[in-house]
Amino acid sequence: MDSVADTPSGRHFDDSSHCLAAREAPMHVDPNEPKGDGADLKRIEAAVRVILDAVGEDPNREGLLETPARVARMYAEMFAGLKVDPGRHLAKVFTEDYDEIVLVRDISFCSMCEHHLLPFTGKAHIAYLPDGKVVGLSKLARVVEEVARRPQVQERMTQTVADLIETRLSARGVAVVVESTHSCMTMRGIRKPGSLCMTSAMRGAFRDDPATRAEVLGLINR
Ligand SMILES: Nc1nc2c(ncn2[C@@H]2O[C@H](COP(=O)(O)OP(=O)(O)OP(=O)(O)O)[C@@H](O)[C@H]2O)c(=O)[nH]1
Ligand SMILES: [Zn+2]
Repeated sequence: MDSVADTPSGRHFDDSSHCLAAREAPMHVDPNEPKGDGADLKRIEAAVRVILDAVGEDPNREGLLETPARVARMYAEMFAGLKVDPGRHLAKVFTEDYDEIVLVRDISFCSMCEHHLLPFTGKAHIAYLPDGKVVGLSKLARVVEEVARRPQVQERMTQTVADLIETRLSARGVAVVVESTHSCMTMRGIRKPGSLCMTSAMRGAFRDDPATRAEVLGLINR
């Protein structure tokens, strides 16, 4: 499973050798220009200009002049999760005498399919069985929000969230269910609007005990 410091995506992002735009357009460094949260905005801009040109557009026409910079900021925002450790939100746990299911349902997210760089959007449902330690409910949503902001497949996103919660909370069980619509399946290619992709990652008691698994799935589907 990916660790934050060593994701395949992270390595890809750090590798400039494949970037045509970087070779063609060496960039000046202006300390006053907005930082891209680890993304190289100027190289993205140059790449977007190349794409516009390659599809037959004129990157210098008025309406497109600011587009490369906008797109660069957009990618920096969409991929901000590459450079952070989403598990840090689970560092502040507190002791609570509660050992039943904790479920936060319907956490909306927007991620990017790594195959087409198109969004997949939907909801994540997270449940865990505490082992004496609970975490602030919003922190589960924060983890989803940050893990989502990477180029990835839905399966990996689902497992990454489950692994973080299992390890950081020492939970007796973790269930993560993700449902989403993939733009690459709705607006292009096979073009099936309304198709829904569902993935789940079950750990501990949710994987091993059918009754516990059925209970959490019942709560999620209610
Ligand atoms: N398993 C999985 N597949 C995904 C996800 N996002 C996109 N895909 C799929 O990735 C596949 C890429 O297939 P390719 O044949 O390499 O690319 P393509 O020719 O653009 O495929 P089509 O979408 O069928 O036109 C497609 O089947 C997508 O539906 C995801 O999160 N998980
Ligand atoms: Zn796709």
